[in-house]
Amino acid sequence: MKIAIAQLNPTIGDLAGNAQKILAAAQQAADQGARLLLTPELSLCGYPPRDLLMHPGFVASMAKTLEQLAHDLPRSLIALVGTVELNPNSLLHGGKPLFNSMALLEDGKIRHVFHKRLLPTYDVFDEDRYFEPGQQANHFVLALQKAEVTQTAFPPSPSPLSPPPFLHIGVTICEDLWNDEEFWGKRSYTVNPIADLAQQGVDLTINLSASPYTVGKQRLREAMLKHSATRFAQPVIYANQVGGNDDLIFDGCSVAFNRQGDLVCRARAFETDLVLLEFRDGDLQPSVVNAVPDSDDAEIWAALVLGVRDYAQKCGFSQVVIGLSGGIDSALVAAIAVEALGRENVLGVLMPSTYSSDHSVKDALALAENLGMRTETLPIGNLMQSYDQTFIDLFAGTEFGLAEENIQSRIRGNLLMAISNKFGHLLLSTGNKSEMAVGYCTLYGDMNGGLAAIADVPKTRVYSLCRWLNSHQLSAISHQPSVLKTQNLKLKTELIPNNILTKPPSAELKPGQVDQDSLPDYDTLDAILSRLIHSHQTPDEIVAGGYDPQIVNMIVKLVTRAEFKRRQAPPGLKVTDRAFGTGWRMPIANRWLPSAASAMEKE
Ligand SMILES: Nc1ncnc2c1ncn2[C@@H]1O[C@H](COP(=O)(O)OP(=O)(O)OC[C@H]2O[C@@H]([n+]3cccc(C(=O)O)c3)[C@H](O)[C@@H]2O)[C@@H](O)[C@H]1O
Ligand SMILES: Nc1ncnc2c1ncn2[C@@H]1O[C@H](COP(=O)(O)OP(=O)(O)OP(=O)(O)O)[C@@H](O)[C@H]1O
Ligand SMILES: NC(=O)CC[C@H](N)C(=O)O
Repeated sequence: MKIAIAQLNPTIGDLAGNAQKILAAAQQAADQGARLLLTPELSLCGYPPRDLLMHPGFVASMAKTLEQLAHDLPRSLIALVGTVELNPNSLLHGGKPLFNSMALLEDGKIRHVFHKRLLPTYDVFDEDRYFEPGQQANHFVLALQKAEVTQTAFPPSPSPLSPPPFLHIGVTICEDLWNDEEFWGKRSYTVNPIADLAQQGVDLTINLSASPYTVGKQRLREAMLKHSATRFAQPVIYANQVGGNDDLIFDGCSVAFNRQGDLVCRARAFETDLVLLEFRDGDLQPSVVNAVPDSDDAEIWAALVLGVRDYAQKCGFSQVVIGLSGGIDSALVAAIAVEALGRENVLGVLMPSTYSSDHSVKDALALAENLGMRTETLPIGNLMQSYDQTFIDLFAGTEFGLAEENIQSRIRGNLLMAISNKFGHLLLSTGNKSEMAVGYCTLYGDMNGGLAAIADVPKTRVYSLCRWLNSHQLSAISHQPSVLKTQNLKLKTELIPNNILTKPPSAELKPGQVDQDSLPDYDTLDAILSRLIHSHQTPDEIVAGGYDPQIVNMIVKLVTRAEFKRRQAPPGLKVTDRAFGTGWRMPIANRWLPSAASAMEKE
């Protein structure tokens, strides 16, 4: 029996468009002889739909679209579609209004609806807000020959299951597979749905998923799924969503493991895909196994390109604008944008001031030439003078300082937004995670923008991504649907000019300024930030790792104080397991400021 995984890229809320994508995949799968089609979790509305789920009209439209989809699907296959179902008990007996569900569509009808049992409510997930957990382990029975389908779904039964030609398929939705105490060494929930299904004696477990990308997550998923398949001697098919939805990027990489825990199928990374598997002789047979990006840099690059492309397209933008300073952050964002949207759709704006070094303009132009993108130059010296003149009386007798420095940044931010307004370009802001962490950025200045493309990329990673890009030349990205490749970009020895990689980072807001006047070197800063933000270490624990207590305390203070800036920042693409964004909920007016005791002793 052939089973197809439709690794789809839904747009949140585009019910008709998403149904169309499911239908197209089903048609293709049916043409190839598939009997069963798997789609991702909540494939009808896209994941995560967030508070759209609170609109009864939205839920009603979804139900209608699902019915129509069931009617339109090819009759030769059964489709499993991610959707929601009303909880009939919630009004009378309390509980959440909806179930996160999987509908089994067959012969023009919605035959059965299964409910997700484990509801992730941590980091970027908030499923407890909307959903009631499903109460039972579910499987359905499928005849191996279409003609013999007599019963496709029924509630679980402990009775001995009928032998082939019937296949007993256990159903799970994403988090349902993320609670194996043997794998994690602990339980996050009381039940383990796959263990329950094993008890029911299913032949195969399927999982509809919407699992967002973070660095290295595919290794974790595969280890976890392999463990489950082996532990329960149960083949597992995992169908993931792909594409960018706001800050989240879904990498696809749907997989299947056979009864022995061998990887028998892997769909493409960061692209939509349709893969077919065969269940024969009591197990899944080997199928297509796509490669995954071969390094963290390669992965992050592909994720960011997809994130920028989908954010722009799904919000209705075809073109973007970026302030090009000749620095490394804007260089990386420009390269990502060119790859994502095509060089003709990326405008770089150079805005030199009296403090800009000659090389900053030269480097920005060299980068733009390498990328083949358009540039405009708008010098801001006159505007700065106008501001100074306007403030001459009000600021008389005060020292030149941050206020004047930041005016440059705000002039640039203003000009970029004017271009965005005039030409309908999306402004990409260029702040990296290290800057966002410590507040080394200007509100309503360089923080202006609609999307913060590298806001979850620490500065040290910005460097390694640029080096990776240069060392792999364009062949590294040529396996992607590459704009750079197809546009016959001039092959240079370096895509990101070497000078951009080697000069000391500088905001160039005052003469001779470099970042390290205000911050420790980026290796130290990023190491401390990683311990603080990702590992939740206390200042004392960080100091015990070999860091200067004064510096640790300074950084903890900067991170705490900068919350007000992050709250006003554009959404940033998430690539790490702890990003500033929907999964980061810190108070702004906050007096809890931990510090390293060793530094206090010194003072
Ligand atoms: N808790 C709070 N809630 C709401 N607002 C709060 C606040 N605390 C301060 N503020 C406000 O925020 C203001 C300070 O923030 P802000 O105006 O952003 O300015 P500020 O953080 O003082 O300065 C920007 C810093 O970013 C650096 N930088 C680095 C790289 C690039 C760029 C660039 O611009 O290109 C800049 C620059 O050198 C400087 O150190 C205060 O004057 C106050 O109005
Ligand atoms: N002279 C400039 N022309 C155009 N945009 C600028 C200029 N100076 C700063 N910007 C904008 O402000 C952003 C913030 O500047 P910042 O100096 O932090 O970053 P960068 O120059 O890209 O990298 P680096 O920190 O390595 O110098 C830049 O990325 C760019 O978008
Ligand atoms: N949608 C989900 O249930 C996702 C949760 C899961 N732990 C993941 O990160 O992939």
